[in-house]
Amino acid sequence: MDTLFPEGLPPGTLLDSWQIDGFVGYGTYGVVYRAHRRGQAASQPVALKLARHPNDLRFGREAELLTRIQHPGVPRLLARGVWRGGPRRDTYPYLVMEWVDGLKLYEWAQRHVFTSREVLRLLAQVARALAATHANQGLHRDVKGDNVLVTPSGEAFLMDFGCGTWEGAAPLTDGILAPGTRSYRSAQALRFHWTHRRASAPQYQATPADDVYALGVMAYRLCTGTYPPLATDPSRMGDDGRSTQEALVPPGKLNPLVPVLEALILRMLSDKPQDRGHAAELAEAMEWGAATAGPEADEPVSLGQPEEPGHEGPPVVPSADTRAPVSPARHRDDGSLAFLPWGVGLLVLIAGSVSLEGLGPPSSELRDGGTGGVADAAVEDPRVSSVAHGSEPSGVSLDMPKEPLPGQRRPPCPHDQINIRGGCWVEVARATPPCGEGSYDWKGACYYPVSAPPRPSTSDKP
Ligand SMILES: Nc1ncnc2c1ncn2[C@@H]1O[C@H](COP(=O)(O)OP(=O)(O)OP(=O)(O)O)[C@@H](O)[C@H]1O
Repeated sequence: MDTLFPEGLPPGTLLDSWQIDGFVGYGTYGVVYRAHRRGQAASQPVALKLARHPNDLRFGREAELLTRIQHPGVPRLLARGVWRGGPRRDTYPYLVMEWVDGLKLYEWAQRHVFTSREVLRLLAQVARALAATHANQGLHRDVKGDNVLVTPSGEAFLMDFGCGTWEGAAPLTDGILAPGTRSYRSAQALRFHWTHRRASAPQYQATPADDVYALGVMAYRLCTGTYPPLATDPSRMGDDGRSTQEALVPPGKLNPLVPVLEALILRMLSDKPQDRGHAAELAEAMEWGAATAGPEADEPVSLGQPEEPGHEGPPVVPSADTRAPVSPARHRDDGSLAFLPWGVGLLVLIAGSVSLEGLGPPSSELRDGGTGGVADAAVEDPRVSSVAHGSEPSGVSLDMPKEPLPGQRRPPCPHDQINIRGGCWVEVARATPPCGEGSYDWKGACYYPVSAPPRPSTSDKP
């Protein structure tokens, strides 16, 4: 009998009363399918997010947060359950959520001519969703462009609460920092990480101000096409091996923005957490700005040559013995992608089989890259097998490699997968080239590589 893996459920598969229509995408922890309620094919589609790792406690976290928040800018949780599968018939939790028909924020930005007013409105919606999260004693902890979907009518949804937590919840990981995405880490989090990098003990306690900082990074990148320099601590200069420190270029210098928008972005990026403001007051200020800014707010925000949107890298957990010091992010033209050998830059590293460590250039070169997701990808929680997304931008087709990628499943491929050039692949439902997001173009369709079956677990922790 064929063994199905969470990433390879074919259309028609039933999980309790939910029937899968097709594969949507996957991240570090979850694979998302479009689905519908059994026997109601014409009903509203739903997003079914299935854990990639057995018994993943993050799913309980995400469910709890989604239940608490209940906000129009956050997908509603409709159901949850477990799926039994894989070679050992493991238990994989899943969540069923409201389907959000939208584009990831930077992809939306690439496809639209947008204005400062629209940015203010979009940011206000995300800030409102964050405010609702914080009002329920929750934290998102992975606010970034990849986790915001924008619908055709301009509604922004804050997605993916899998890294989230709430006051009093026990930590699920024991790294110094909780999962998150490096370019979006706040100054105080990086400082803490640096200070305690050799200690076994304390864990950084994130606060709403970390989410607000990440919102500022997202806004900066949306408006300028580039990340702000990684937040650093000037007092540590020289102590941590950094020889230069990039100054934050005000976003309005890179692109014409209305002053209220620029001021709010700079405020969210303040070094001191208390200077950033709360999500609710920022939302109010953004709404006020959108409502009152003059006609210049309707000028297109032209990005010239923005960084290509791409997956920003999975959230990772820096470990206590992280080898590379915190160093400034590079600008988009720093050629960081040039460090990536073809096989690392383009592949989707496969769960449980391969880590970026040990492949290609020194990992610090990869880790601190500021473009589209290389950052942090090499620093990971050893207990959590990873899928590190390639940094290849969306919208660019990747040609099918001539041989299987490292860690890719080899034939015989299960019936829902296809053998192409000696590797097993899953077709991305309804996608046509350019494929983007680490999927590959083959004869007019898009494919994701399938991971080799996991090795026997050495840990029962998620
Ligand atoms: N409710 C939804 N409606 C539509 N698409 C969704 C929904 N939830 C997730 N997706 C899409 O599914 C894909 C994978 O989802 P997601 O990023 O949440 O997985 P993940 O494992 O949590 O990722 P990460 O690596 O950030 O932890 C993304 O393209 C995302 O936009």
